[in-house]
Amino acid sequence: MSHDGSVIQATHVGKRFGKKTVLENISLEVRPAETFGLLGPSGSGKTTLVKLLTGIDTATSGEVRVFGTLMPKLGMLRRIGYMAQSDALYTELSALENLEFFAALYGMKGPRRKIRIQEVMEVVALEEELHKRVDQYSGGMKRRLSLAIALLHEPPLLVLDEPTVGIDPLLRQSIWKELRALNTKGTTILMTTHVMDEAEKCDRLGMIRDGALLAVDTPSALTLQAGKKTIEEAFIYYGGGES
Ligand SMILES: Nc1ncnc2c1ncn2[C@@H]1O[C@H](COP(=O)(O)OP(=O)(O)OP(=O)(O)O)[C@@H](O)[C@H]1O
Repeated sequence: MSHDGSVIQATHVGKRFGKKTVLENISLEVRPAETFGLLGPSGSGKTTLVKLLTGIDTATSGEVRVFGTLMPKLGMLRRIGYMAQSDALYTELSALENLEFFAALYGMKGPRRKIRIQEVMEVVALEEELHKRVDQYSGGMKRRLSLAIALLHEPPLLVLDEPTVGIDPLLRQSIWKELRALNTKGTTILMTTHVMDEAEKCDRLGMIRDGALLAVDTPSALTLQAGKKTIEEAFIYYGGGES
């Protein structure tokens, strides 16, 4: 935990690709055991920000701390479960082989490894598909397997980039239940989303537009501040769809 008790602390973070500024002067704090959502139109910089917060990429300016440690820091990956937008899976291997690969990477051994693989595959309702090759999985199944991998080593921080894209509503509901249970046990979750009912479930939301963080608050406070009735209307308002 950092000196001020935050799990993620971004201070005046900026990111440029060549001459193009993608993120500008972002300061935000993610608190212990909350679910923090990043909401913004396509291309607003959510994935880029997530990559800086997990230490996968480096900021051009400003600093990021996770659990008080200055990022990027390779060792921190053990404390972060990251689910990228494009699935990082070995498609010619089975789901089990993928899970075993990542478990080994995280130093998980013996019976715990076996039990944990079973548990995470139950969370994403893929326990019957454990031995299937990933190239025979549907897009939604691959997303679910990626989520299972992010959960595998029980990291205290989960960073999920559009975790429920391509996942049907019923399963999405049960995944949310699991994420809530993880919050209760102390896990902090940062996610990007486009799905409004999902954004509404976050404890707090950060609204991003054109690489700038426009507002951070609870979904209901953001809706109220925008003078709107729903988070969807507030999203359009903050997203610049309306002046
Ligand atoms: N490696 C890169 N080089 C150059 N430009 C990049 C690079 N990565 C991202 N960008 C640009 O940064 C901007 C933000 O992209 P980013 O993927 O972070 O947006 P996003 O909000 O996650 O979008 P989406 O919701 O569609 O995934 C885009 O204009 C994108 O083209």
